Amino acid sequence: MTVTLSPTSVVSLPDDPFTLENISNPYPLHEKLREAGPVVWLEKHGCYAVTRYEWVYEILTDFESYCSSGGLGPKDIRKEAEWRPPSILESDPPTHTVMRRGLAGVISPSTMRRLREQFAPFAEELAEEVAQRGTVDGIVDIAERYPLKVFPDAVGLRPDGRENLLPYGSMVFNAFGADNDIRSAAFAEGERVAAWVMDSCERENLTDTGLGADIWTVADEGRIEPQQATLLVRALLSAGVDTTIFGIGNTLYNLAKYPEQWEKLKAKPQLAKFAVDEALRVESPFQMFHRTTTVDTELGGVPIPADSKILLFMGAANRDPRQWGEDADVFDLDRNASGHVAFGMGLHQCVGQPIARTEIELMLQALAKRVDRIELTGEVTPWIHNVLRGFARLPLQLTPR
Ligand SMILES: C=Cc1ccc(C(=O)O)cc1
Repeated sequence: MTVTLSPTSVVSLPDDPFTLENISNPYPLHEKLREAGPVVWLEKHGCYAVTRYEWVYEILTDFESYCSSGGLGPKDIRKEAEWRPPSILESDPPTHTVMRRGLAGVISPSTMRRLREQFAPFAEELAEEVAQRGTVDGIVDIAERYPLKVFPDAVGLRPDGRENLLPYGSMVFNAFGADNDIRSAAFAEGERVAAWVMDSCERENLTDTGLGADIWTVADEGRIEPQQATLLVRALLSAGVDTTIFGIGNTLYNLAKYPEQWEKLKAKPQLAKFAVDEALRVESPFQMFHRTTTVDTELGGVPIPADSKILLFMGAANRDPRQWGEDADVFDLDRNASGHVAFGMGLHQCVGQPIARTEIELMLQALAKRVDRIELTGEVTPWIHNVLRGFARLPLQLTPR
């Protein structure tokens, strides 16, 4: 095993963000890393860690000094190939610009008006069902069921095999963390379904009215290459399921944990859009990924050499008291959570966020109309994942209005 000597002029810590303990409850380590300095050297992983809002924001918005083409995982994929061909996520301008314009053009305001109408009926139907049932698991019965139904429909996926999207997405995101047992287990599951996912992205396997077809139309018009169209459909399927499941689950968890906030949402369902931002700020589904420095740089006075891997902690930045105040850990619908980095920031800010926001808002509004109280009825079980924060079990009691 190669020992990476820690640089001399930075605080060096032995902590491992990817242990079961730190994954199950990441916030004590976040506090330790934020207080240790603007940048910290993680001895165990041979990379830098950035946790304060100011510097996470700086890195996310400076794509030239902190590039994506080195990959979001611990390996520099400019030097050693990653497990899959690089996509929009692992690209920098000008390649990124072409793909981003193509995808952003598809996820347009008119598309979002159509999708909102398409997504609403199942939100109402599911909310009615769980409100009457009362004793539910917020993940299995709500957070998983809703996106797994509406999103593949929106993309235009064939009806069979959609459950494959879960292990595939879990594999993709786990690769952004450490090369550890959690990643290996996710790959053992995900590789079984990778062929099905890639095959599902081919034009002939997509309906001719979904987002997938719209992406292929962009290729027909010569604005992106055909192989980029396949990768963009794959991006939607990789990014758009697990994250939204955790988004809904994390929002339900906080609304149950803070009953006074649920009362506010019941009284004013239009607060749903603020509940989404505040929930994703305080419990960010996408907690961490890497960037790679392209030049010798410095952050907060700490020098960082070129070709260094930096582990960005968006979840920690979203709870930084320097940005959000001393009650940063508290879920409060009256807080202005704009500027949070749960969807990233800058060039790579999540292009699918209008879709994710719409799914979560519709689910919340449908529940707020039908549920008087939402209560945790037992221990929540954290989902063990290298970079995604969410729950495997969320035992809830819903009291109908
Ligand atoms: C935001 C996550 C994300 C994950 C995977 C891909 C992809 O596979 O291209 C894109 C975005």
